[in-house]
Amino acid sequence: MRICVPATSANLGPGFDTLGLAISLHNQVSIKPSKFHSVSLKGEGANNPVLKDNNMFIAIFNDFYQNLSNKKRHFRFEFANDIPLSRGLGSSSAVIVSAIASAYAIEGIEIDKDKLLNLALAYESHPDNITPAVMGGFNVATVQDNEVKYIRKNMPKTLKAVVVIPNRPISTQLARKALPFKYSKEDAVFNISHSSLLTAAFMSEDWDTLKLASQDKIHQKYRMKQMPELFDVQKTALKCGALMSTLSGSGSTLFTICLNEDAQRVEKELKNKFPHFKVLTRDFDNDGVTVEY
Ligand SMILES: Nc1ncnc2c1ncn2[C@@H]1O[C@H](COP(=O)(O)OP(=O)(O)O)[C@@H](O)[C@H]1O
Ligand SMILES: N[C@@H](CCOP(=O)(O)O)C(=O)O
Repeated sequence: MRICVPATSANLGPGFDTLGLAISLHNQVSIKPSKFHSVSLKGEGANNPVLKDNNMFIAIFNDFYQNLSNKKRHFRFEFANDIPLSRGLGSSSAVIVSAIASAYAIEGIEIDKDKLLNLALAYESHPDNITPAVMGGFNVATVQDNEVKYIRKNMPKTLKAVVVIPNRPISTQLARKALPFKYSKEDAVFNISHSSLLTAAFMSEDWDTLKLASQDKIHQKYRMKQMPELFDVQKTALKCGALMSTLSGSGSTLFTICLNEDAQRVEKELKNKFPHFKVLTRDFDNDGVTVEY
């Protein structure tokens, strides 16, 4: 059985804890019954011993498996990870969502995606990564009475994501603590209006509005100050014709949307100017988490 889950970029500028979309960059795990518990890791995190011995995926999987099954079984877990850890591409959401989906799938119990999303919410309280990780596409999400309420839309094939991934990780938990405790009414109104306009632009495919609408006053500048080169990455991407360029989640990745015909040029320019960062161009993912038996 194989589970595949996409990376996600949350906030999209002003939509703090609300907006997010899925990118075709995936973690895969294949799980087989086995005589002993064993783990193999390829790709991102492969050199991190903590991921082998104290793996968040296995802890969540076991929580659910023990509740769902009355058998005691051991498994072999084979992870192939393309989502970098703590870079703002939703690696923790990917782990949470795929671990829950795996526990249900290995027991042959069908789980609908809305239920999966609400179970994932217990592990990550902001819904902007878990929603696109489960559903794929562009998502607007909020939480009410412990349930995620969301509206989604497929991302078109005419757009690409160009991501610039620094080699320095940023923990989401710490990056959240670094934000101001209070905001002015002006900043709050600025973000409400821009986030609303950005949502309308995605829903109506008005790509020319993305650049203006993706401005933010709530989190980006506070976080990007920790790595000031990111301002330069953002400026370069926009100057080369990107439709928008924002801090991905809590960073450190800078996420850019381009028309297909501009993506190669933007990627080349970013690679030339920031050779010490990893630059990738990807399609968007409209499937969310998938299970293959
Ligand atoms: N492939 C993985 N396997 C196990 N745990 C993971 C994996 N990817 C991420 N994690 C866990 O999630 C944490 C990173 O989450 P977070 O700081 O929210 O960053 P991100 O922006 O990537 O979601 C890691 O420190 C690790 O505990
Ligand atoms: N809204 C959250 C999003 C965190 O995304 P991640 O990919 O960095 O985990 C925040 O900005 O804290």
